[in-house]
Amino acid sequence: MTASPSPARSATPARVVKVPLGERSYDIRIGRGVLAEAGSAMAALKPAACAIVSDETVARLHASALAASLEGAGLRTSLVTVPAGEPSKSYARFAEVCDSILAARIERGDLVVAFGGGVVGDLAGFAAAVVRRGVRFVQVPTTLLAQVDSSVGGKTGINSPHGKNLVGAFHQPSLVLADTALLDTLPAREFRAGYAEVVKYGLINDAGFFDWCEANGTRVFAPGDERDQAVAVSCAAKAAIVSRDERETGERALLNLGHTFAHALERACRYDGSRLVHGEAVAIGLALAFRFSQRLGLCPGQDAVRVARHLQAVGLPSRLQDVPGGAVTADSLIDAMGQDKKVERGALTFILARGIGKSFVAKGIEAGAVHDFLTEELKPS
Ligand SMILES: O=C(O)C(=O)C[C@@H](O)[C@H](O)[C@H](O)COP(=O)(O)O
Repeated sequence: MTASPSPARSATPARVVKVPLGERSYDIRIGRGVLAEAGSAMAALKPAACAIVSDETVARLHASALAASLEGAGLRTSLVTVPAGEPSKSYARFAEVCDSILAARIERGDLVVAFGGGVVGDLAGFAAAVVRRGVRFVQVPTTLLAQVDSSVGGKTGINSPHGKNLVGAFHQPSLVLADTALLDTLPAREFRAGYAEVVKYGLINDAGFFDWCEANGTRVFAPGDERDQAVAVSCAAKAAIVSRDERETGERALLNLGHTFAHALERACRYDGSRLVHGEAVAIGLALAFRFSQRLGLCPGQDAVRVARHLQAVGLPSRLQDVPGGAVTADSLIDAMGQDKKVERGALTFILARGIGKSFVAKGIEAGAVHDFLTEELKPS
């Protein structure tokens, strides 16, 4: 990440996506320069103080701008940072963050501000969910992945040696501020990884949006209206599903398309971001979900090919062989899938597809069928 341009120089009016959840409803404000609104937007929530939780990279580049905005609005601020990367979603970092929030005397009426990517959002959100049995929090996502997915919907948590996101809580933010100017300085690999989650929304239930991604995908990679539109459409798609099924008793599981494979891959890679970051694992998971659906006779082969082709076109991985460093085996993936949160009475649940935009929740999938599929996929091509 390099030093950021001044978001205010090219500020655009914010697009606002609402997440209607009764008394837990909130707005997602999306646009270039919305970080400058942080002070007034958070002051409107009437806290006295804000505990900013960030990672070392984001804090170095942007924490002073955020703190200045908050302090300019009369809010007391404190800052705790964790190392960038998935290993920070650990019990040890979680304890450190909770204690820093307490040391800053953050009260229930105050705010925890998650300022970073998905790791920071999940970690800070979980700390906010449990410190003093629940403090309000605001998401200020700084990566594409966090802006289109993890900052919205209230899933918070950390990883366990048993698997990804296995310890956590549902805790909705009170506000999401997605400043798309912050994406200008995101490393290309991180941006690409987040794009997998954008594509996911088209694949779940919006074939027209997948067509749009095929036509405009490369433009999303540069600052401009297509990028902001992609963030807004993604947030609206997620908000619609979350508002109908906040706690994933049914339809929300669709948002997990590709994730049973992805989480197993991340565990097999020991959360080593030099090999695989979450969005890359999701890209492989999306392609696998479509090829597995094809194998089961559910999905036309040309749709599975289209999915993989679009992911490859933007430089994302789409096959198990794309994971560097080897050591991924069908056995290790099946073992990890046994801890998936969608498992019911020991049986696997997958999100499968009858075609692009036609995903559905499939329960009771035989582990043997998945093992055979993975073994086939792992054969050198
Ligand atoms: O918000 C959801 O629901 C999702 O499943 C979105 C996922 O993209 C996201 O990665 C989520 O954190 C995964 O949730 P998990 O329950 O599988 O840990």
